[in-house]
Amino acid sequence: MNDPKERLIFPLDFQELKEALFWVERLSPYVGLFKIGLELFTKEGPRAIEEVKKRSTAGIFLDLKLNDIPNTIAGAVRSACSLGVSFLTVHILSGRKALESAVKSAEGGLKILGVTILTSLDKADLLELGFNGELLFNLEDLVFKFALLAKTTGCDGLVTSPREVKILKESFPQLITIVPGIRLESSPKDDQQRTATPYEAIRRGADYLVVGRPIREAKDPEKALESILKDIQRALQD
Ligand SMILES: O=c1ccn([C@@H]2O[C@H](COP(=O)(O)O)[C@@H](O)[C@H]2O)c(=O)[nH]1
Repeated sequence: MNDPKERLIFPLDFQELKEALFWVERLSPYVGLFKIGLELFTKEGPRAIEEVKKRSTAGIFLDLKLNDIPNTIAGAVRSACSLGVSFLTVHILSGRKALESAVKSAEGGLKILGVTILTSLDKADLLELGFNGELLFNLEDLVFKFALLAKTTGCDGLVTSPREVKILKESFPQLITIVPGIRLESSPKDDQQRTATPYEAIRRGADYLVVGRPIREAKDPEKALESILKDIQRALQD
């Protein structure tokens, strides 16, 4: 993937399909995949995928972050297989059996990505959730443990923060790494805690970057996009 555009994923984090499709038409020349997540899918369902496909040849990443018992996860993955999407996310926290059943149920080229620790969480959040002891001295170790489970259960890739992607890519080079929490020097962090620039994330081993608000909320979204693509290009060349 030498074309920076192929590495960029734009999340369609909108409630209204009309608004999402406006952005699909606007950004199609610049991105490799569109991500449909909980906001749009909850409102519009599979119709959102069909309509995006009518307007763009970019791939579709269905980011439903499934977190349930193995039987339910298997059913959800089977349902997703017919939608013609490239990637589907499952929380690694669902556990070994759920991940195994997701992988087993994926057909027709659908790739299962394990979500490690959300980029919006920091150590204090994890402590409050009961993750304590030695692991939390280094959050990277906890993410590593999650990633190892994803690997041993046969997941195709990981969703991880730009902070931990280096160690994960070095340890599991065969796993696809999809990295949200991307921020330009000038963009606000919003609700993201573990962030890095596009340049840093690619240098650390990210295969794909998910970038939403730094583009969507920029004064000039195309200009922001071009600067992100340049950053990716520079990282690929350095
Ligand atoms: O750990 C995670 C997993 C998924 N996401 C998703 O990525 C985008 C990020 O959007 P920004 O506007 O660039 O913050 C969003 O759709 C999240 O659901 C994540 O941020 N962190």
